[in-house]
Amino acid sequence: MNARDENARLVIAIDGPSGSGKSSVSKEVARRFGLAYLDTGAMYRAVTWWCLDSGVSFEDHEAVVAATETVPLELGTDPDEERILVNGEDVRAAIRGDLVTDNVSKVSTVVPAREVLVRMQRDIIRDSGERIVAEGRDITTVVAPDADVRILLTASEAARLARRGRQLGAAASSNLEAQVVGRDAKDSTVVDFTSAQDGVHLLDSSELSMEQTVQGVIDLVIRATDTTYEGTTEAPDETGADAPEEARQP
Ligand SMILES: Nc1ncnc2c1ncn2[C@@H]1O[C@H](COP(=O)(O)OP(=O)(O)O)[C@@H](O)[C@H]1O
Ligand SMILES: Nc1ccn([C@H]2C[C@H](O)[C@@H](COP(=O)(O)OP(=O)(O)O)O2)c(=O)n1
Repeated sequence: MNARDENARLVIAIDGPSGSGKSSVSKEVARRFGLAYLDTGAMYRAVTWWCLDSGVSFEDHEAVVAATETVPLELGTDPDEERILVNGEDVRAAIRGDLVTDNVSKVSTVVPAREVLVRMQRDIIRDSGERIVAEGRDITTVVAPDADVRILLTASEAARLARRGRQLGAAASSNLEAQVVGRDAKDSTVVDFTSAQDGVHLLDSSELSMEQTVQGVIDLVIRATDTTYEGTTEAPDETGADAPEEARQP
């Protein structure tokens, strides 16, 4: 994969609901273009883990905001090596566990906490030399509305539930629907990731394979910029490579 110039700015913003494929597709697109990768959902999850671990009550919004401002978070942006530490502890598995998933909307719906994370996310984009794929719920609209390419990645509810079920396998919760559909409903009260705003490309992956979806994003990038593509189209692992390892619950 080649961009027109290795140092040229290329910010790709991808939003979408839970299970639409944002993380896996964004990571693969980042690899192919040689870009950094920012998982903003991991930041909301890490703050939620930190609140649980340090006994912050989610009802106390001031305390949630203070925890967000001071969270000792180290987040990597290498698409080939996920690195998420809170207070020196590797929380990659724990932040995907049920406890965090069931509570994360209690952080993501606190608007001043969002503002803190949005500032951090903009700093990470700037520090990448503006060569990054950033994904979440408000990247196309709030965090990086000036991105070179903005995409809303969707999939039908049935497809998203089936994917999440396959991804989690035996670890899938009995309330998977609440974790996917119910969480999106809560998150939608503060950010709109269900309709594509002006200038945002809609990509529906319901009937697409992972590889076709990755290719769909690459095509949009090529069309929107003068980036060229000379890379291999190695099919990414679709067998749940992102499945969590054993987690320490906070
Ligand atoms: N187009 C697709 N077709 C089939 N499976 C997909 C597709 N996109 C993603 N997946 C799978 O669905 C699961 C959820 O994707 P993920 O990237 O975690 O979604 P999100 O980050 O939007 O919640 C993963 O196991 C991923 O491999
Ligand atoms: N930019 C973002 C990213 C995530 N969030 C919230 C919404 C989600 O419930 C949580 C976790 O996001 P994450 O992308 O990890 O969730 P899914 O993988 O889609 O299940 O964070 C947000 O409000 N804004």
